[in-house]
Amino acid sequence: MYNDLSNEELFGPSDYSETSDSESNNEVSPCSFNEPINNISYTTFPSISGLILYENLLSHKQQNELINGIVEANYFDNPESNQAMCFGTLPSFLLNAIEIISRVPGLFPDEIQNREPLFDQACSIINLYKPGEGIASHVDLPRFEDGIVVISLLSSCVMQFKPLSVIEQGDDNNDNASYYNKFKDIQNTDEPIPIILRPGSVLALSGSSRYNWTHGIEENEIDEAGDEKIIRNIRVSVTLRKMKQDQLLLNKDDSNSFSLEVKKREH
Ligand SMILES: O=C(O)CCC(=O)C(=O)O
Ligand SMILES: [Fe+2]
Repeated sequence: MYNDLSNEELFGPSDYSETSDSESNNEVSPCSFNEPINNISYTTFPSISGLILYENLLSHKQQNELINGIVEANYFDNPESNQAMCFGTLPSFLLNAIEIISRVPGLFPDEIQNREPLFDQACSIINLYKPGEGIASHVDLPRFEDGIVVISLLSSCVMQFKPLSVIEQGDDNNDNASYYNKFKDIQNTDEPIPIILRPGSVLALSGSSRYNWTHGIEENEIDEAGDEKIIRNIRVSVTLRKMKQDQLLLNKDDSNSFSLEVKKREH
């Protein structure tokens, strides 16, 4: 799937320039599997409260392990499929990723950060994007708790954040299709805020960024953000979340075994 690409193309350069509309600290020190995580570089966005971008969080080795795990699991053997939802006890490459991300300090406010477990095994999603593919603007389903992360792998893209108006907020319709469809017709005159997601980065959403803003990726082969032009290549993302307790009980079957639903993204 990515044999022709160099390490730099696959995992990104080792240092990045800052984006506008953001506040960034300077220290960059990627974590490794067994070491404590120190001096992590992160960017916050003053207008989008609760959004934190950790660039370079995953080392090349960690990105490689995740990608190899995904490739070897053959989730996307069917060329029509681009979304894999994992249920039950997850494969070790995803558990490793959860373990690493869970150790990042300040990812979420304390009440989220200290919950156990931080992410459910039952609601990991792996998305595959071929060049030009995207995901419609949406707010993640209300059945998931606050505190979501998106890990980006292989290629960069721009994710657009758009604020929701008061009227659109607080709709708790839990049905998948109608929930996502309602964001399609929103006429939003506010300029979207573009955020560059590079390989190895982790985007954390909580509070307002999780509930009051939509996020989506446009169907572009080239993204432009500020002075930067990003030519999209194959991109893979891993979304980690926690299911609300009542939903977990509703969806619980009698085993902990791993199961998988692979399909074409509906939105
Ligand atoms: O692929 C991404 O970067 C975003 C995925 C996403 O928003 C989701 O799975 O809800
Ligand atoms: Fe999402």
